[in-house]
Amino acid sequence: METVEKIKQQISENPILLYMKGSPKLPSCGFSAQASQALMSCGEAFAYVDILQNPDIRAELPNYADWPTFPQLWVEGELVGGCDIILEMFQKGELQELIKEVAERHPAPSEE
Ligand SMILES: N[C@@H](CCC(=O)N[C@@H](CS)C(=O)NCC(=O)O)C(=O)O
Ligand code: FES
Repeated sequence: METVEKIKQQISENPILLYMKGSPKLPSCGFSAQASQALMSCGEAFAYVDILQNPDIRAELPNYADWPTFPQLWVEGELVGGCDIILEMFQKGELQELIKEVAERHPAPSEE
């Protein structure tokens, strides 16, 4: 599959998706660590893609997203932003609100 097709599929299939360096449990960069921490604190499941394991996505996503860096948080098919925006929203309580709403709209199969 073309990288851009892979990206589109990931974004459309995962209502809460974090592109990051490393994993939420073992982040490989402070920015990705802070972003995934904030997201985990919202208490809902989310998907992630480790771009260090996917160099094609690392190379292609900044063009597709028109956003140069990682992490990138995508919610319901739209780019929310990177670490700065995620932390700012978290401090205002907006991230928690958004994530809760989205999780309610997309219940996980295992919870049904
Ligand atoms: N201010 C940025 C910080 C993120 C950042 O600067 N990321 C850099 C270093 S980890 C990056 O992704 N560079 C491109 C790359 O490594 O592919 C944010 O809010 O997300
Ligand atoms: S990997 Fe060096 S700042 Fe993110």
